[in-house]
Amino acid sequence: MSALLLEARNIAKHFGGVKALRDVSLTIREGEIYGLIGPNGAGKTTFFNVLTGLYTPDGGDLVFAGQKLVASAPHKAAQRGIARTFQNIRLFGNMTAMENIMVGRHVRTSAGVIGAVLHDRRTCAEEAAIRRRAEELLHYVDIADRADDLARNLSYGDQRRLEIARALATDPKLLALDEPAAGMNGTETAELRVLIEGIRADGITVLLIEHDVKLVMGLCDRVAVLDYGAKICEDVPAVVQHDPRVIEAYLGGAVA
Ligand SMILES: Nc1ncnc2c1ncn2[C@@H]1O[C@H](COP(=O)(O)OP(=O)(O)OP(=O)(O)O)[C@@H](O)[C@H]1O
Repeated sequence: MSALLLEARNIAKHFGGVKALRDVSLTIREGEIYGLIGPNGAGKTTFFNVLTGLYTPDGGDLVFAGQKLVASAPHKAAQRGIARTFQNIRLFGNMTAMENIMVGRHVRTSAGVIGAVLHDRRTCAEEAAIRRRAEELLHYVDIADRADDLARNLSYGDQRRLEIARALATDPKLLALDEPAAGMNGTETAELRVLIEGIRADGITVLLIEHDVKLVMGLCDRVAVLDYGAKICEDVPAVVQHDPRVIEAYLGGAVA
């Protein structure tokens, strides 16, 4: 069995009286595609926000690659190797596809503001390397022909792919995708599945929040189900989709 990459222990998060996460514990192993599902408001995005340092948990610990994660430090989460996409796409609409990826890459560069202003030799070499890596990533997510187009002019599916490329530019160990198939048609979803499988094949662990249950069940090695902030089930898809608690949570049995 592969090594543990992420261990969440009793993560709690409250918003006033709303218990968005109730002592959620889960483990993700290196190389897994791990799904996080649950009805609307179950706490999935809150878990992502805690994991990526946007929210400070009210209780619990996160251990990533053997070290505790510091709460409320998004840049540190990125430096440690956690990258994410957002449910509502967050690209720089007035920047090109290429520029959006280059911005993502800067988390891994050393030349600071002074280097950028002076434009010294080291900074120029670093910029060239960033551009080359951005080109590679545009090819990787199959939107190289849109490199110079403004992000806002890309199709919805291509914007989602661009967001994934930007996240990959940070060289993550864990890629957390928040509803990547939302708004995609059947063809785009099928292509997305191939892309995610390729990302895993290249050694990156994937955590996936997704409402497209068919995609989750077909793609994920293991799935955790949240309901009202609590984890009610965690297992392989074949078991999860027949678990009575999960069917009950989704009222009507839409999971199967
Ligand atoms: N910043 C916030 N302030 C107050 N309440 C919040 C905040 N973020 C989330 N919540 C509440 O926490 C609960 C969990 O929300 P969350 O967005 O994590 O659920 P979700 O499972 O991602 O839902 P969806 O599938 O609809 O995106 C909800 O009751 C939500 O209203």
